[in-house]
Amino acid sequence: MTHTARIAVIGAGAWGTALALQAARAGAEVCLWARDPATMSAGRVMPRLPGYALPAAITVTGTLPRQADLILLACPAQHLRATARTVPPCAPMIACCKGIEQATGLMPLQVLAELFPHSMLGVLSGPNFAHEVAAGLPAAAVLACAERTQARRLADLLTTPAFRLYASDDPTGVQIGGAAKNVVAIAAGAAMGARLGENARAALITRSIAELGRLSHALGGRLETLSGLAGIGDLLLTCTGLASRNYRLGLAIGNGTPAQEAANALEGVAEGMATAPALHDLARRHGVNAPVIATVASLLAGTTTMADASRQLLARPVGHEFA
Ligand SMILES: NC(=O)c1ccc[n+]([C@@H]2O[C@H](COP(=O)([O-])OP(=O)(O)OC[C@H]3O[C@@H](n4cnc5c(N)ncnc54)[C@H](O)[C@@H]3O)[C@@H](O)[C@H]2O)c1
Ligand SMILES: O=P(O)(O)OC[C@H](O)CO
Repeated sequence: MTHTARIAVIGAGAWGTALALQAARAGAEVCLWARDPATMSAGRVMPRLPGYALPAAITVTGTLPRQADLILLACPAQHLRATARTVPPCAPMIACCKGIEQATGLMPLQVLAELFPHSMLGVLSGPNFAHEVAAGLPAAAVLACAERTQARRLADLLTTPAFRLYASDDPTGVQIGGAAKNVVAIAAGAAMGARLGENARAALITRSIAELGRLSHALGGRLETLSGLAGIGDLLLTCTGLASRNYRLGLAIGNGTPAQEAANALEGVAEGMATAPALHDLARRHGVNAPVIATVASLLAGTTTMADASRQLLARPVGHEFA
């Protein structure tokens, strides 16, 4: 592409703001769409990502873009449908959220495909805390489209030496990894909050990879994707990093705080809260054995206590590791 790329970012939360900064760093002209007038009038620093002044290449606006080379949808998964519905599909659309729509059990690209059956669609995911990407610290992620060449072309628009965007043609695996890591992070946090120990956390994370593999496979994704950035990469980050909201939500639940109270106390969205029941339902409908996801869904619904959850997981029969 010889002209300066125009990238529209929909959603000026922490991730949308970090992506806008990254797009500007990659040389694009950026339009950052904010839903909330208070965010728009905040000036050059977005309230959800304080400490990072926006450069001149980024325009903050409340008007949806009518022309762009790429549209990044960076709102939470539960609001993707309502938000995307208002966006003119003037360019390839990339879902940057990590979750499953609770009302339908659909992955973000399935939601977008219902709205925009003729648009080029993709998903971006990986181990990326917004504040680190905003600071320009080294990071990697994956951009997946149905066709690898399209994914590569779109990834190039956002790639810089410090932000390495790999291409993939397995959007299903990438979306399951991105959604499920939030649920596993709640489990890992809960284990640490309940003082079950670091061995327990490592076991939970590793066994959950088998679980995500089964679920992804049942939905048409590839196993190898879960050994990549959107799978193990994001599990490593989110299940161990205190910067993760999902992990902190789990910590509070493990400490005995009721789930809703813990979620209300968080700054920002913890996608695992709505995605755990959605994934649990998806696993049930596809006949996939997913005990960690089921346990987190019960903890969040308040139908099991931390002590019972731990007892039930430990009471499961021990079989072959990769059966
Ligand atoms: N923050 C991160 O480090 C990070 C990194 C990678 C991916 N993500 C993903 O990006 C997505 C957005 O997360 P975030 O951290 O930017 O959010 P955030 O917690 O910073 O802010 C919440 C966002 O939700 C929007 N919102 C609230 N109610 C809404 C509604 N009714 N309709 C539409 N939008 C509404 C707000 O405008 C705001 O943009 C999530 O799926 C998250 O998993 C976040
Ligand atoms: O704060 P969390 O738990 O939403 O995690 C943020 C990112 O998804 C990490 O990759």
